[in-house]
Amino acid sequence: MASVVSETAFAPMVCLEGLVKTRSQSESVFELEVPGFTVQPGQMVAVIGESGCGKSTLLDIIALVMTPSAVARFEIANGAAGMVSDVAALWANDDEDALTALRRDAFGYVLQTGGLLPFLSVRQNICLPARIKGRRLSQARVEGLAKSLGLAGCLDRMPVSLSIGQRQRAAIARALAHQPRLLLADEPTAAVDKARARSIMDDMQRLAREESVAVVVVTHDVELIVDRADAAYTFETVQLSEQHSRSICRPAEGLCP
Ligand SMILES: Nc1ncnc2c1ncn2[C@@H]1O[C@H](COP(=O)(O)OP(=O)(O)OP(=O)(O)O)[C@@H](O)[C@H]1O
Repeated sequence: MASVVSETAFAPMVCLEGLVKTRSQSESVFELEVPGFTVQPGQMVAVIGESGCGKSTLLDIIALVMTPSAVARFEIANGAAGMVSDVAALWANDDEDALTALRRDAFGYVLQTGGLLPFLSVRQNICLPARIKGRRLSQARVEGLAKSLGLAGCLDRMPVSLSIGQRQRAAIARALAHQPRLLLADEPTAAVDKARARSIMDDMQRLAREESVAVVVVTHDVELIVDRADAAYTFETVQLSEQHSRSICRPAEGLCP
């Protein structure tokens, strides 16, 4: 079997080519096509589009929680600098151990609604991904992250006692705490007002830059990513029949430098 891990100088964090995902429910069929999608180290890449165009489907595939129906090339930088995993081969070989290790090590994930475990304090939530990796975070690391996300004083509270914005900030701290090189965020500011959304995005971007973490952020709010993202992708949807739609993901020209 060919090696599924290789060392490549200046490798992208994510490289996708020729991806197709078909999702069907009863009579209706949705097809996502991604001819090419690349995230370079340290870049912030926005994925924008209307509801139902396939943004979360794309993010879930990158997060290795959804299998592509077909893919010509799918590589993810796997945590160690310069090392790249051939995800297409891992899926083809059904190598669940390697996929689990990549999920644990390669990225942090922020959901629309935080997804904090309600029975753990904010501090315990932030420490969880590192614990799963068998590492202990220093208190200085946890307190530093909390401070830079405006959560000082919240660490020993339970998630239920935080505002929605504070929960999202805690989820960002949790996603970054184990020092992944890629942060995946699915509409991280969907549940807060515009001013809070901007402030959370600013803090997420600043922290990602300080920690040299690349970010893929899904949003339907173009205003939120203009002047922030280094690159953006959007979707063109074609209705092939009443029940069959195809959405093609391409670079969003003119939105980002
Ligand atoms: N479990 C499922 N089974 C079949 N089709 C699904 C399923 N979940 C979603 N879909 C379809 O896949 C398409 C893409 O959904 P997806 O959630 O990726 O869109 P989205 O752009 O993230 O939307 P939103 O902005 O509303 O979250 C939609 O047309 C949806 O109807």
